[in-house]
Amino acid sequence: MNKEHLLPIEKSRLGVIGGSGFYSMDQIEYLRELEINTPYGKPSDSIKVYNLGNLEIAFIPRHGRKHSLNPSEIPYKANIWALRSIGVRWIIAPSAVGSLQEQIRPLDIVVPDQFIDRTKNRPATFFNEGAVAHVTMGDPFCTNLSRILSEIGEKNIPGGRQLHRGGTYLAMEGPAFSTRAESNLYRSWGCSIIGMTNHTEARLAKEAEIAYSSLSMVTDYDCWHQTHQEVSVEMVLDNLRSNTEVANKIIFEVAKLIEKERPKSKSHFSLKDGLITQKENIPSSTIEKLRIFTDSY
Ligand SMILES: CSC[C@H]1O[C@H](OP(=O)(O)O)[C@H](O)[C@@H]1O
Ligand SMILES: Nc1ncnc2[nH]cnc12
Repeated sequence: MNKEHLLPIEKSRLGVIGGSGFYSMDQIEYLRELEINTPYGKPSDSIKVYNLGNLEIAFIPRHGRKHSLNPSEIPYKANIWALRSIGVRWIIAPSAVGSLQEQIRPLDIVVPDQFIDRTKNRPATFFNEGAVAHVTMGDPFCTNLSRILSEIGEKNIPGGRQLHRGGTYLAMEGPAFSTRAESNLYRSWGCSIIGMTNHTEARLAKEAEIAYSSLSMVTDYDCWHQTHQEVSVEMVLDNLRSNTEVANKIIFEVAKLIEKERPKSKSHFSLKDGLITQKENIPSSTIEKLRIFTDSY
């Protein structure tokens, strides 16, 4: 096995997991494409590696490049494992979301700081089969990376649109959108936005010691709003099209800052206090799968 997972932060890569409407990053210098097999099967697609100064960016479209995987079918564990295996220690996840609050308008951007999980059919953890870990989830997103994303986002968002720092992302299973009763329930819980993918990624990224943050692009008011049309795929894609350029610009600017500052965060050490099973008690077949996360302990 190559040792890229052991690269120090100073040499690590930035990962981008592209969501709906975000299938490549071909505006920057393309280097190569990697087909990675993982202990959890094949990732959603090959990983494209791009170059930006002294930082490599590893991009994967979570639904596949032809958007053929629904949110429940995405191989989340394979995607996170594959990124970590090539030395990714930060992930930015541009994602489409519906708004659950009047003041969060379509075309706004949210950098959420919390989740409520209503998914039903998702991989919960890498840590089973004889290896137990409990990582902290009080701050499910990386606070450091999210701050950088917010600061740069605020400078780059076009006039008339707003970037919201913080907010609770309601993670639903899908693929059908919510009923009106569900949408109103989530509003009564104080949730800010709704989507189908980020929570599963954030939880696994924490276990993989990757700093994960979401660039949530608001595309609709879901179905609760009295005067706005109910969400539809067409509405989501139309609004995303007019926002992809902004998302790209923000990601490039953040990447330039990561290249310079290589920000470290708590997420990079989440297993230090989380791993409970002693290494000598973990079956060797499990050790093999988890070695890219646990080698440094
Ligand atoms: C195309 S509408 C529903 C779809 O959009 C969001 O995708 P992603 O999070 O990958 O940007 C949402 O989570 C659903 O998967
Ligand atoms: N209203 C909504 N519900 C769930 N996921 C979404 N993605 C974009 N809009 C959404």
